[in-house]
Amino acid sequence: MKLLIKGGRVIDPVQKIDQQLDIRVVKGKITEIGRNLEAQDDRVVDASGCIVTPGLIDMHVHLREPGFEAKETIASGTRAAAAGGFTAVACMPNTNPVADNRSTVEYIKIRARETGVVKVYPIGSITRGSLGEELTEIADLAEAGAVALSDDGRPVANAGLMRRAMEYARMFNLPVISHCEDLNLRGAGVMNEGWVSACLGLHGIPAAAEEIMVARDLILAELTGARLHIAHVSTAGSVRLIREAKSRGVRVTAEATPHHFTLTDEAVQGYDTATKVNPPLRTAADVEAIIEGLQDGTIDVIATDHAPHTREEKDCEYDYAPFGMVGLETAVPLVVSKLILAGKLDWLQAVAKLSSVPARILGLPGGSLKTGSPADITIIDPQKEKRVDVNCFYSKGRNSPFHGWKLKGWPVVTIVEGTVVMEQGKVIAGGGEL
Ligand SMILES: NC(=O)N[C@@H](CC(=O)O)C(=O)O
Ligand SMILES: [Zn+2]
Ligand SMILES: [Zn+2]
Repeated sequence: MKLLIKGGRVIDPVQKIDQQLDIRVVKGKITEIGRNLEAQDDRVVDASGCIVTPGLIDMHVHLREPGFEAKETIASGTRAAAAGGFTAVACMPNTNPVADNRSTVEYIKIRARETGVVKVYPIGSITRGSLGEELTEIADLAEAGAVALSDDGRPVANAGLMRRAMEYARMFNLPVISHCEDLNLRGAGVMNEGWVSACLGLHGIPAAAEEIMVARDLILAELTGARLHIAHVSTAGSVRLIREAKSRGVRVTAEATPHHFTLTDEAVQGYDTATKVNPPLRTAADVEAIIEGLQDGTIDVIATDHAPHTREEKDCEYDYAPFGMVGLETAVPLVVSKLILAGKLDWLQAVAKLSSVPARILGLPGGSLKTGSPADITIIDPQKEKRVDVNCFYSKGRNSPFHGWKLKGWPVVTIVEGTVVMEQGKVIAGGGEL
């Protein structure tokens, strides 16, 4: 299969390319990139008016398989990823069983090969069952192909254990992805603690619940020399702490989600349980600080924290709903509309945070359009305008607070190893039960 992607504006942060170029793909690899390439017997993909980027990589998703297949499966979650313009995802280990051992990690990889339409990189847990008591067999997880370690969904409350985890992770050069949350400070909280929570009569989660753990983990990263990655940064204080640690050379990277740079706690006002997420939606000042962090490089990555739940689970009082919202199918238009078209980030910055930087952090092959690299490519139409409709999602999750929003800048083609898996919003990969 040969492809010729013609006439697009090619953005490759690794090669510092931002210009109109054509890309030739042969046998799953990029073989040529240049001006006015001649079509031979290739299938021509017209990318005029569009942005052509390295295949986008989402380093924080919950695919829910094994164990929570009613929320999502590897088949449905990777179709959502393809629809959203992602060619690879790293999946969190809070499945059932938890991905805390070699066989579960291998199972996820096999299921991904059998039923997935994009690349899936499993993340192994830090502690057995993510219970925060005993370290996993980190060497075994690394050998099985885990690309990082995380107890996401829960903090590692014991600082001594987190220190040991970082020491082992360092030996295998694996990043430790930290879900920063002090559960005692969270208490019964269900949303950001502040004026809005007081008005709504809901228990609040203070910014300090996150910041205390960010500070602790930065100190432990400094102590151990391990690579630390802070998941879903939501507060101005966290951004400030990470910026300061980076300035001193601590090996830390950080991510922010589209919902945390787009929404504030005022979105909770209708008690829509789709707005219930951990960490919670914060204030306008926090949103501003997140965007500043994205601009100055304090926040390296944009990741969705795609966290699907069933309708039954979310269809209840705000207090009882599980935390989490889906994100794979709205991330690109939110980045384009809220950051790029809003003049906050340029294309090179945004694309780096969605491809080359997560690839570098996790040690993945993708993230660039260099000749010889696997042909994982995303094409985005920056002018395409569409209303978000959760009923059209490929994800089983319908828990999006963006339902009904009109957004600009949608992915129109997703290519994995030279195969077109999504075109004009339709996932066209075969096989695999949903
Ligand atoms: N983000 C969430 O609100 N929920 C995540 C867990 C997590 O990312 O901490 C989930 O697994 O549902
Ligand atoms: Zn988390
Ligand atoms: Zn998560």
